[in-house]
Amino acid sequence: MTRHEPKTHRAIPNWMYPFAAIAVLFLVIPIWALLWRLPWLEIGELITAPASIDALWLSVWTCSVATLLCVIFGAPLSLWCSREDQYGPWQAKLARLTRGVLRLPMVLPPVVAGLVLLQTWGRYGLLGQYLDLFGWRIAFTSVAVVIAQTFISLPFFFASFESALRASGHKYERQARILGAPSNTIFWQITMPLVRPALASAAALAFARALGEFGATLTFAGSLQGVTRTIPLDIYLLREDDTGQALALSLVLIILAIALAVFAQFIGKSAKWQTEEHRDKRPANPESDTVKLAAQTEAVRQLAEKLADSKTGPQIRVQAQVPERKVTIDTTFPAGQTTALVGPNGSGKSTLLSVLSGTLGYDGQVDLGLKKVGILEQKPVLFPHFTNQTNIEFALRFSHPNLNRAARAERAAQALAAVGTSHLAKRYPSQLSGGEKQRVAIARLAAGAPEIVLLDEPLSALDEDAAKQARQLLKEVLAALKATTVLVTHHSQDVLELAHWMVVLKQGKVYRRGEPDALLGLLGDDPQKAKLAVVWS
Ligand SMILES: Nc1ncnc2c1ncn2[C@@H]1O[C@H](COP(=O)(O)OP(=O)(O)OP(=O)(O)O)[C@@H](O)[C@H]1O
Repeated sequence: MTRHEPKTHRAIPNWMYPFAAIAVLFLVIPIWALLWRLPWLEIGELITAPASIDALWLSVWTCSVATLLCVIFGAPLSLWCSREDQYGPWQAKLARLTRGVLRLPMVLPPVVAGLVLLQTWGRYGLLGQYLDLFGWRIAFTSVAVVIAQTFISLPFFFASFESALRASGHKYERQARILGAPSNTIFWQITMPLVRPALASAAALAFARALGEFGATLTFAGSLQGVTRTIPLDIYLLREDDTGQALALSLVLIILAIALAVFAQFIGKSAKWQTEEHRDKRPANPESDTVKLAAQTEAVRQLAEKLADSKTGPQIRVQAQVPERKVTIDTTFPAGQTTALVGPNGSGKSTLLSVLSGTLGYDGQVDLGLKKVGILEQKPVLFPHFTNQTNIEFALRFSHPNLNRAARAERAAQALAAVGTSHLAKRYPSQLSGGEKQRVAIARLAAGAPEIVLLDEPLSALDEDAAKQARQLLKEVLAALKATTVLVTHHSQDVLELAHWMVVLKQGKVYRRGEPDALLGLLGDDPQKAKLAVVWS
């Protein structure tokens, strides 16, 4: 049988292959040359020579300390800079400036870096002169080696970790904040597990850079065996007198670099929730798509009984302005009812929802009291490193702090059962279909029994059948919760089935408000099929 490769394999023009091959040879041939010239028979003896052992040990411990310092100081700084879009204009500018300045040492020649450090920490340096008063001398000691390595590798750590953090965004942290998690919990249980692979590869990069550090170390710390002579300095000194030993130490450096690369790869892939293999093992799941609506409705009713603590939501009064988005809203959302918030693209619906969820700054007044808020978005934000059951238990820790671990587990299981997803409890979100994810998110919303619910086009990403089922589920859950709900939607079907009240936005202002029946009457005889746009045109 003839095999046909996917088209992407031919996406690169043929003339590019020789260039790519030259790049590979250019990098690989020198390593081959080193291996070829190595005195393999004496290698053990050369590596275990006292001077080599001293240099090796010094490099390993100084680089480890330098990497640790990069992580301890560089990680908080990277996190702070990467969240620039959450700050006000001044703090955002400062974060951008810091990012620019911190990258400078990357282009500073290492010898210049050594001189700069000498001017700072040397006996007569800016800071060194004061340390000298206490008899502390840093230059030309092992501490100087660590400082030089940290100075050189910190910008590399920062550049790698900060850009990974910016690329990954902060939607999970935002979701955790909406669920009521305190910042320490968010940091340790959401941010850290999610950024662990990026942190490991940034740390590996910092270690590798520190390991190869030469110019700054020689200028600032000198080259004293066992004190400041690291492997690169030793190789440099040996290169003419004892080429064999220099080559043997170079091999050690190469092996260490390869070990670091493998370690970073391993850490990056070791998270169970991330592995492709884990994803592929997902068994077929016909059950979830055929949940009987009647049984589901009954289950949601039973859950509603459990949610006896859910009080009727409050009336929400909004008088808010977001001048930078030209949005000025003055309206009321009736207590315990669902209000459909509709309007053309860019009319301010998401902006208003962000104001209500407390994730966007505004001028004016929005009175939510200290009510519990639940949110459901078009693409449900489930924490990828928690199983579906744990996702719900995590939310319950903050919505119901009085429940113990066992009670949380029981309630989470009930919520999953109510939406027909008990069989998905132990899976990770990455193993679910879009409709299943939305069900689990609805279960989390229901379990938290919020008094205010914000729904941002929750059914738009689902196909017709899944949307129909999820709509029915939402209807039951909202009725059980008695929450004050704001539903952003573009579909008349959602308004017809879920809403008691309707607010129409246009160009950042309230254009119309009223009973859905009255406003949807504008859509003609068959409002289900008509486009909502008629309401604001
Ligand atoms: N991150 C942002 N920064 C600056 N302006 C924004 C941002 N997001 C939206 N805007 C602007 O704010 C106004 C309201 O946008 P918003 O996203 O609230 O509208 P929307 O009604 O939710 O639109 P859609 O139906 O397309 O989601 C628009 O003029 C938009 O260009």
